[in-house]
Amino acid sequence: MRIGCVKEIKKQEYRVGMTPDNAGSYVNAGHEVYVESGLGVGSGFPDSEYEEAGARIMGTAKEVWDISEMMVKVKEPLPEEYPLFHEGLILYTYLHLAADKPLTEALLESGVKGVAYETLMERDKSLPLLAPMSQIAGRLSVQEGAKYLEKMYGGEGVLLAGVPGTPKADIVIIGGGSVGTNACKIAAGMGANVTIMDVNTQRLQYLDDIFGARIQTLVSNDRNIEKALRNADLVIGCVLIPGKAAPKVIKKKYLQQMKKGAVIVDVAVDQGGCCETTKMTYHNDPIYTVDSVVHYCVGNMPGAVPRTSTIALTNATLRYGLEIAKNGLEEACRENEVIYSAVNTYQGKVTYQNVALSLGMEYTDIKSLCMNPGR
Ligand SMILES: NC(=O)C1=CN([C@@H]2O[C@H](COP(=O)(O)OP(=O)(O)OC[C@H]3O[C@@H](n4cnc5c(N)ncnc54)[C@H](O)[C@@H]3O)[C@@H](O)[C@H]2O)C=CC1
Ligand SMILES: CC(=O)C(=O)O
Repeated sequence: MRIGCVKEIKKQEYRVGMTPDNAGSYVNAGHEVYVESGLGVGSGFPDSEYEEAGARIMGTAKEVWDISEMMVKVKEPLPEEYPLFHEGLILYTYLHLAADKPLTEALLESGVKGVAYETLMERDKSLPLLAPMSQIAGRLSVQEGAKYLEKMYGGEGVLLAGVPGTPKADIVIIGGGSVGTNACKIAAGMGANVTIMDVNTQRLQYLDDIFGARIQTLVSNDRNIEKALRNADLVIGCVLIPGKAAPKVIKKKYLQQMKKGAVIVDVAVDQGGCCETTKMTYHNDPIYTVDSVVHYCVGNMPGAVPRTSTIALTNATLRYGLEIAKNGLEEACRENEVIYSAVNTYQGKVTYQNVALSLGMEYTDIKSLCMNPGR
C-alpha cells in the first residue's frame, strides 16, 4: 500500500503521525511510504532519518495526499485540506466528528474512509489510541492550570501546594478516565486537595484503591458538581462518551458562584467541551475569561510537548496501521473486529452511531457495508 504522512497545519501543532521508526516498519512490511519534506522537524526527526528508514521525501503536502492510499495523521483535517481528499482514501487520524459537521460532510462527499483514533475500542473497552494523548493532556492540565492561577494571567494568585500555614488549592476533576487519572496523579503529587468525580462508580472504586486517602471521590451529578465548584480553585473537565458530543456538565450559572480568578481547563473541548462557556482556544492564545473565571480550552494540548507526544501516539497507532495496510481496511476489520469501532465514515455514510446521533445524521452499520465492499 502507498502510505503518506504530512505536516500538521493546525496552529502550533508539531506532532506528526509517523516517526522514522514507524516509516521503517511500514517499509519492512512491503509498503511504500511518502512523507512531506520537513515532516518531523518539529518533533525532532530530520528528513535524513525518514530517508534512511526507506521513506520517499516529497516537496509538498499535495503530492503526498495525491499519491497516498492511506494517510496517517495526528489532528482532524482543516478546511484547507478538504480539497485534497479523494475517494477510497483511508484517513487514519483523530477526527472528533461530533464537534465538526463540516469535516464530516467533506469526508462523506469525497468518499474517504475515516478511521478515527479516538473511537477505536479494544475488547476490554479501553481506548488505546486515545489513551496516550489523554495521559499527556491529563498531566499537562494541572501544569497549565497552575500557571493560569497566577495573578498576571487573571488567576486568583494561588499556589497549588500552598506552603506551611496557608491553605492548599482545591482541584476538582470531572471525569475519572485516562485524562482524569493522570491529572489526579499530578495534582495529588503536588499536594493539592483533590476531588474527582465520575458517573461510573466502579471507576471511582478503582481511583479510591489507587490513591487512597489522598483524594476525595464523588459521584458526578449536577448537585455535587455545583457544590464542589463553589470552593474550587482549579477545575479540570475531562468527561467522555466515545464518539458523542461531550455532556455540558459545567453550567454557565455555576460560574457566578465560583471564586473570582478560578481556572477551568476543559480538556474535553475536542468533543465540543463539557462546560457551557467553552470555546476552542489555541496554544498561542490559550485563555479567556467569563464571569471572572479563566477558561483554558486548547484542543491539542499534547502538541505543546511534541517529542514525547509523537513517540507516545505512534507507539500506539503503528500496530493497527500495519494491520490496515496489510490487507486494506475491509479485510483488517474482518480479521480484527475492534478496527470496525474506529471507522466513522465509509462509502459516503456515517458509520459510528454516537457521531450520527450528535450530528443528527443517518447512521449506517459499518459491518453491513464492509461485507459488501464493492457496493
Ligand atoms: N484537549 C486535548 O488536547 C485532549 C483532549 N482529550 C479529550 O479528553 C476527554 C477525556 O478523555 P479520556 O480521559 O481519555 O476518556 P475516558 O473514556 O478514559 O474517560 C472519560 C470518563 O468520563 C466519564 N464520564 C462520562 N460522563 C460523565 C459525566 N457526566 N460526569 C462525570 N464523568 C463522566 C466516564 O465514565 C469516563 O470514566 C475526551 O474528550 C478526549 O478526546 C484527550 C487528549 C487530549
Ligand atoms: C486527542 C486529541 O485530539 C489530541 O491529542 O489532539
